[in-house]
Amino acid sequence: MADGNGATAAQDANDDEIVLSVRDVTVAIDDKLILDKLSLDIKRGEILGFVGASGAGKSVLLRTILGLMPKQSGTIKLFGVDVDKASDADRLRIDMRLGVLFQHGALFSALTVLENVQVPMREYLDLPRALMDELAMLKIELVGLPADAAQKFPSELSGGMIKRAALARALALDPDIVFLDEPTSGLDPISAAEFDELVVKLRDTMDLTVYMVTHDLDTLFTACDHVAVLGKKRVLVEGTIDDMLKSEEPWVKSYFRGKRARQLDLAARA
Ligand SMILES: Nc1ncnc2c1ncn2[C@@H]1O[C@H](COP(=O)(O)OP(=O)(O)OP(=O)(O)O)[C@@H](O)[C@H]1O
Repeated sequence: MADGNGATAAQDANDDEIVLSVRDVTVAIDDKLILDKLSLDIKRGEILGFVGASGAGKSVLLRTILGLMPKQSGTIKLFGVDVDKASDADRLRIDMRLGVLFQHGALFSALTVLENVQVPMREYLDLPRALMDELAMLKIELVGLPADAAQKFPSELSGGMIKRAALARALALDPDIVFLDEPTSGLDPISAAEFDELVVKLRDTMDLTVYMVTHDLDTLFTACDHVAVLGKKRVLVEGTIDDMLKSEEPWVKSYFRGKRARQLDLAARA
């Protein structure tokens, strides 16, 4: 039934869907404990900013969620499916619903942008060449790259264009969730702000869920609806930016209420 805003109960239920659930996950590398019973949820349509001191374990958690690193204990569910219990067919279906932009873009230097965007299509789908070309061009356009970027190699692109091309590749299979590892690092502030705007636009138009590891305060203030802070081997604090600004936790306080953060907060509220 529709409510006063025209939303249906089914849509409301969908909005509350937990796309990713991490429960009590413990990861150790060579007997060194990196994550200790860490828990985290991300809801459909959310843009989660995941922050924490350098070396805190953000990349380790990301790699563990993606199944690229083993965990000692705990549960990871993607789209409600426990990845440890998923059949090979389920795992494949899950993998096709994930897009990943690794730190530094990580495009294949010997492939053009078009060919890079087609890598996941070749891996997971069996499509005729002409259709793949058409689909890849749509993704290239979607991320705001000019059509002639398609035939260029990564070495011929600016930093901002490389990030967009890597995002186009992450979106190649129309994923439900994208994982972005420090997507704006190395970009000038204007390119970084444009990239943040693009991520918000894609979330709004594609019903995308975004898990973003970032150190970028601008991104946290302008693009993220939810922030989780990694510290002491687990999620120390999570909530909205306003919650971060109110937190008395020392690391969170100095990060979100330092001089630069105060300037951004004032600008965001102006
Ligand atoms: N392959 C590995 N072998 C040994 N130790 C590792 C490995 N990968 C990560 N670590 C260790 O795990 C800890 C967490 O590293 P991680 O890269 O996840 O931190 P991070 O929070 O992503 O840092 P940054 O913000 O600097 O990228 C660090 O102490 C790191 O040295």
